[in-house]
Amino acid sequence: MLEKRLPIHIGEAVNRVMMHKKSGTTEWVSINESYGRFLSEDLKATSDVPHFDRAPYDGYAIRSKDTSEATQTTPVTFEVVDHIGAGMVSDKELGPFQAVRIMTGAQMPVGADSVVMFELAKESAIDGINYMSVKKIHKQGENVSYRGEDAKEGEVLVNKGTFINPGIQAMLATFGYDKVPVAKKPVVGLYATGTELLEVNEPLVPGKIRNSNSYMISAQIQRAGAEVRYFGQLPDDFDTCFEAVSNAIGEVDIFITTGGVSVGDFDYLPQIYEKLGAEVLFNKVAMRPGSVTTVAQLDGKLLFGLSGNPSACYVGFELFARPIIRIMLCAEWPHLRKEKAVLNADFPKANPFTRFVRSALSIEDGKLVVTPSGLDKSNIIMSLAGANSLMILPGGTRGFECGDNVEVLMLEDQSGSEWPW
Ligand SMILES: Nc1nc2c(c(=O)[nH]1)N[C@H]1C(S)=C(S)[C@@H](COP(=O)(O)OP(=O)(O)OC[C@H]3O[C@@H](n4cnc5c(N)ncnc54)[C@H](O)[C@@H]3O)O[C@H]1N2
Ligand code: MOO
Ligand SMILES: [Mg+2]
Repeated sequence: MLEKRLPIHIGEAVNRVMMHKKSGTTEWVSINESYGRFLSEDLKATSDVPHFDRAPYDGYAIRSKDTSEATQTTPVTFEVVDHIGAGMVSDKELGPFQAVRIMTGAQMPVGADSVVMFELAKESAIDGINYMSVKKIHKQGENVSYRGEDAKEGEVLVNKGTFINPGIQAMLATFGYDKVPVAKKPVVGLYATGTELLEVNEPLVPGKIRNSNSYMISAQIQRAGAEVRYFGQLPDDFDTCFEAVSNAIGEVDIFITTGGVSVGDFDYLPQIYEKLGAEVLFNKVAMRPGSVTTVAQLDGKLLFGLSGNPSACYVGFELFARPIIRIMLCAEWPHLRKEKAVLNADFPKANPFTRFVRSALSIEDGKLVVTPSGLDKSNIIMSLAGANSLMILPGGTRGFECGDNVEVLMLEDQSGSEWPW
């Protein structure tokens, strides 16, 4: 007899998955490989930046008090006693009306507290001695880049769990991290199931389709920051699937299958979970697409049975698997970032289940506007290409119309959201 599945609320389903979360572990990688990874420790300033006072312009380092009488008609003249570029340090201590010719980035000489830019200095030479005169009062600290103005030693600059972007790469180098502590990528195993599946390079034949989910989920796994261990595709045969799945689970941190989770005669995942002795956390969620998403745990390891229908598979991954991956990447906010946007389409029919519509989120006149990126059915592939967000249409008795305010989940954002949404 057909088993009756009771749909549970999406928030409850996410909570049940998150009860089995595991925290991230550290691995040290070369700074050359750290871009795009996630910090597993807070990033602290190991020194002041800059760590010496320096010239921000090419010009002359002077004692500002010597310019106190300078006017347009009565310039003040300085003797140029040294000449330094970036990387050089002058051994002169400036006396009254002495200047050091200095280039951008060079350490300020002892006694100097201001820089006269070349554009404001008039140069001259008498008997082989160089002079420079200035017609404008310079204040103490004028044109000086002070020690610690960029960062102070010991400051926490970036929190653990942050995606390493090009700016963080610059910071890491500044602070001498030739090796960077990053979260070890969880290894996510993946099998596609379905007798109808062709490999990408196979020609189409009646009744069969190319396996697109494997490539889609592999990309989603990588976008989430984890490593894919792709095992291949399996026919809908219980023994073959059971053996393959039971062998694969031990090799990975998280295990995903696509297809075979519904109530069809060849949907074997439910029986596989049962024979494995896995605890099914849920097998029906009040959401569209992805209502058949099934998640089980075996000895604390999560087994995600994503739908075979491409859009359902995609959404199931983002809502349930992504936060588990992000937690293992030390994220403070592992769930997709949620924002409010103005709906740019009509959805006149109500749906008892909450819908996650694959959508394009854009900014128009300073407002977030969300538009479906294609057909809103769970078997649709093409709408996924233009989707940078999932529009949330809460389940209930009403439809939605253009101009309504709705919530959206951003798929390509790194910051995440507090939970519950
Ligand atoms: N009597 C019922 N039938 C169905 C129900 C239900 O509640 N009662 N649920 C429907 C819903 S909702 C969905 S979603 C699908 C889910 O089916 P499965 O997860 O069991 O997946 P399959 O049956 O294996 O395949 C569904 C569909 O997706 C295609 N597919 C499968 N794998 C791939 C792949 N790797 N790449 C591309 N496309 C794939 C497959 O050919 C099927 O067309 O069940 C409904 N049925
Ligand atoms: O699991 Mo289905 O995706 O609700 O169409
Ligand atoms: Mg099925």
